[in-house]
Amino acid sequence: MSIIRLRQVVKHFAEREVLNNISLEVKPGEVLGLLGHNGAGKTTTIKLILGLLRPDGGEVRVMDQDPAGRDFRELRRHLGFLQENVSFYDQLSGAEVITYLAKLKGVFPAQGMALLERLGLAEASGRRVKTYSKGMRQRLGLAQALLGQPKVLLLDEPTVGLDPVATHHFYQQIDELRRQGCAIVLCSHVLAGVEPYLDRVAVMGQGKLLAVGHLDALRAESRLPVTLTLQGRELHRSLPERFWPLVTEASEQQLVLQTDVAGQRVLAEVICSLPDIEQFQWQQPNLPELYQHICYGAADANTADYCP
Ligand SMILES: Nc1ncnc2c1ncn2[C@@H]1O[C@H](COP(=O)(O)OP(=O)(O)OP(=O)(O)O)[C@@H](O)[C@H]1O
Repeated sequence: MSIIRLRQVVKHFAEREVLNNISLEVKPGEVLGLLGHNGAGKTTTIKLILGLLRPDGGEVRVMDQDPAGRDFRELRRHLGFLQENVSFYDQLSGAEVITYLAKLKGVFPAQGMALLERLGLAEASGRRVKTYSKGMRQRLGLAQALLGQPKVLLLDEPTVGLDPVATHHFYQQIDELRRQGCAIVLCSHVLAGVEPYLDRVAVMGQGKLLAVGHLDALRAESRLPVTLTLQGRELHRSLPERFWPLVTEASEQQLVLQTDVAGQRVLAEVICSLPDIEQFQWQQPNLPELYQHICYGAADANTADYCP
């Protein structure tokens, strides 16, 4: 059963329609990557889920309730939110910040301290936040988002400015929350490396939902090329004739074949047909390529800079 449900949601700011007929669902223990260009409508969608905005049309339900309805305070105890460019009272220590925020959320301060410990901030908890690095601030931001063990976690650009190790550590935490059954919506422009942590993606463009689904399903729909690179001496000499239309490169040491995702099973047959393969590499379209394809179709790579 879905914990977040948006049905045919429409949102206007003044005369301008910024969300057009958005329908989305997220289940417990699922991470949905909400992707899209600047101004696509991701933050507006998150604000609707948080109940900070009301839809002009359609319906938003979180745990079967209206997040902007009369009982919003009770519901918000179950929501965690890490916004882009999180900022705190810089003169306070990490411990003071988390204690203050825990009290605001009606949570025992000890839970806040335990979160600082879990996120590796215990030692720095007595230091003023203004002395924290970007990564430490993000971890403090995640700690506040996790106060009260939320059932729904909304993350808006959570890894901007984090180094690769800090980003990896951050996603490990997200993985653990997913295993605990938390429903997570993650907005990010940083697509490289995020793929293993997403169960499904929703791609928005100009307020519309361009695609939603499991990555493998979106890959298959895209019909983007899959490349098989084989290494071995003179492999091309023993390649059965029926596979030759797939060959894009053949040399003494290397054979490269390409097909689309939907037809990639044939590449397994290629591997079985060749006895002397020393190494092989099977390359599927990655998330940035898939995103590019969904947003900009077959247009050339330069159009990726185009933000409607
Ligand atoms: N309070 C507001 N008043 C008027 N227009 C707004 C308001 N908030 C957002 N918008 C407009 O709504 C559209 C969607 O904005 P939103 O912040 O949801 O996009 P986004 O996908 O989160 O973008 P980004 O990746 O840049 O954060 C944009 O055109 C933005 O200018």
